Amino acid sequence: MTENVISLHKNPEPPTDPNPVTTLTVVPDPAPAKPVPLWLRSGRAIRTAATHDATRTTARTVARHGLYVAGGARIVAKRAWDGRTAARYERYMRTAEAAGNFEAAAEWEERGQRFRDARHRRRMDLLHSPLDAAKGAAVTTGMGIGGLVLIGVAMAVATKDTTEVVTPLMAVIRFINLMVTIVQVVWGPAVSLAPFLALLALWAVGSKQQAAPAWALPDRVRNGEGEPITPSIVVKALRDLGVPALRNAIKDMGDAGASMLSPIVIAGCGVEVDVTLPSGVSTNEVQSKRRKLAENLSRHEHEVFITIPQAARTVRLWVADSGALDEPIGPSPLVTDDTLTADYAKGKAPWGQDLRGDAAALSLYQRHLLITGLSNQGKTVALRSLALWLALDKSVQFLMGDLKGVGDWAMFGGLAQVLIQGPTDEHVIQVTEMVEGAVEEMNRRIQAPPGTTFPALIVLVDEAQVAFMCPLKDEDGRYYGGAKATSRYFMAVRKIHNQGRAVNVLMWQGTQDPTDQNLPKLVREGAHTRASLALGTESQARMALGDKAVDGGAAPNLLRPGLDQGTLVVASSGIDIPKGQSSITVRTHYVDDDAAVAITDRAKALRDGVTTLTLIERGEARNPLADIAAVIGDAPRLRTQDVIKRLSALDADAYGDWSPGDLTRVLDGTGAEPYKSDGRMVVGRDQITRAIAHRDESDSASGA
Ligand SMILES: Nc1ncnc2c1ncn2[C@@H]1O[C@H](COP(=O)(O)OP(=O)(O)OP(=O)(O)O)[C@@H](O)[C@H]1O
Repeated sequence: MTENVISLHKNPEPPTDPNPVTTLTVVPDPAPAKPVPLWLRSGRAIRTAATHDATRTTARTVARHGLYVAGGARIVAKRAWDGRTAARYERYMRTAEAAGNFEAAAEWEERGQRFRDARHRRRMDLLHSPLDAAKGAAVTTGMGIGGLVLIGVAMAVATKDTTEVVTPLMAVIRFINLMVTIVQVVWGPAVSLAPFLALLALWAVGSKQQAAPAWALPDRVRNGEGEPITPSIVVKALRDLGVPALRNAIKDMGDAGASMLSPIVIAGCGVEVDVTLPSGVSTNEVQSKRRKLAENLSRHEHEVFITIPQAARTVRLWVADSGALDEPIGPSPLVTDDTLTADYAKGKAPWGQDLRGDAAALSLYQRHLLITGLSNQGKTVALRSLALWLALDKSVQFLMGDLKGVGDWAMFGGLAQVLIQGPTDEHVIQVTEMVEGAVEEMNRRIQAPPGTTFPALIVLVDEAQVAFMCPLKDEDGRYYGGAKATSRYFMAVRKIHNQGRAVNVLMWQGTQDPTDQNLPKLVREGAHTRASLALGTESQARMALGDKAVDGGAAPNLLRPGLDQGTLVVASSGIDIPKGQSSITVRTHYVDDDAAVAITDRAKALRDGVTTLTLIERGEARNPLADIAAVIGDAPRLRTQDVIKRLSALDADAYGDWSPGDLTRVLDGTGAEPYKSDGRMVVGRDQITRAIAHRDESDSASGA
């Protein structure tokens, strides 16, 4: 029953102790740490002192200067040996032999023989010379004394004083005496100082030649940063490349290894040198070791370019000045010269600079074009600057499809006959129809009477990979994308590649990150001018530029994504490429959006107004949610900025003046409001799809 009794009194407080007692516990001191033995402490102290940076630097400095003396002695001894023996000729002979140059080897042998003959003659002469020297000295002394006496006689006659006869002789004797006294005084200190002076001289020679082991050299020299490229550095870099045949040949050549090199010449922001490889070493053995060669030259990989010129067994090295490739090149003449016009047939588009710093200009006459690269490396800007130049030839017509659609090509509105901008399947359909239209035009031109001339018609598709990857089929079951004989975009491009050149219908494509699927082989090979920005792999480089260019040294895969934006490797007959090379590296001028607008304004001023077809009906009542869904496409989310850009490209009238505030206003309350992802405001595809579904449901509910 007790559990049913409810107490009406509050539980009394538990009795508190009136005088609480604090209990103190004795905590024993921690056991004193075991003393570290003296020898261990001293050892540690010595080790700390010995490994301290300051100690190391001092030790290195002392060792270095000592070793300079030893190195200097070695150099002086070698020079003396070279000067007195035929060793130098032997060495040159071996060098020429190792390089497979037997003609030069024979010449050095002959020179060596001549040197030995001459030396033999000198030695023979030396056997007779003491007698001749003694005779000569006696005659000279006798003549000298005779001369002095004669002067004395003349003086005696003049002064009528016979003692004057010996005056000149005595003057000479006194002078000799003075010299002897001076030598006696100086001799002692000179003998004591001579070894120091000799050491100083050896040190000077050693230090000038940095004749000490690498570990003893100062940090700056060891890292070799900014070191100018000299023949001995190039030879050393080649020797240490890890190609045994090359190393052995250079070892045999000794110092004369530099005979493999042409003169090192300044070429743009770097230097250029041809290396004739010794027999047994192939050019691609050197080419495949680019990184090691660059590091041996104290450069980054991207700062050394190895190409194969015409001469047999020769590689051409271009080595940038340290960091020079990271400097921007100047603005494009398209921007600086607002009187510039273009000539499609005879002119060349000013595109940038080659590595030697010479202007790189590309002829676009009757050449299909393909530019590839990883995303955000400057593909659109590079392709656009060619189009901007060509737009300054008012006869040239453009059909343009930008399958990214963020407004990169918007300035061609009012200049291009067709301008389609957007990333969706609907845009791919329109672009495909545009290219097929160009095929029809091409066929019309082909059937025209012979001799008819046609203006250039540039069919330009940027982000063409989107078209190749489009999964849609038309009503006849033909795919828009893909690379089959029934694939519509692919077949239209192929037709233009095959027959368009002669009638000036030219295909220009920009594509991203090529694969066999998004850039089919036949399409890549149909382009006459192929250019590539930074790419991921060598196999992609082969896709972009072809095997011949890559085998000849083209290596866009070695450009640095992000850092080499705007740098292209170009394989084309339309650009001046040094003889024997298969490609050229071009650093393109950066023409930004504002400059592009100014150039297209000039181009528009040259032409009668052109009505650009966007193939998307204007003026219709827009449906912002559907349009936002369309511009987001397959991406899981898109930055608000990009959404606005794409909307504006889709319909400039409706969305051209939209700000982020307008986007938020439209999406407010739909459940698809912009949110932050990775620090940026984005709009999510799924949220938009849900918002549309929800709106449709509520529309049908309210309709009911
Ligand atoms: N010639 C250049 N020199 C220096 N920087 C450049 C050059 N060209 C482009 N860039 C830089 O690269 C950025 C990307 O350029 P662009 O839009 O042409 O790249 P993209 O390769 O077309 O990119 P995506 O494939 O993603 O569309 C530019 O915003 C600019 O900062």
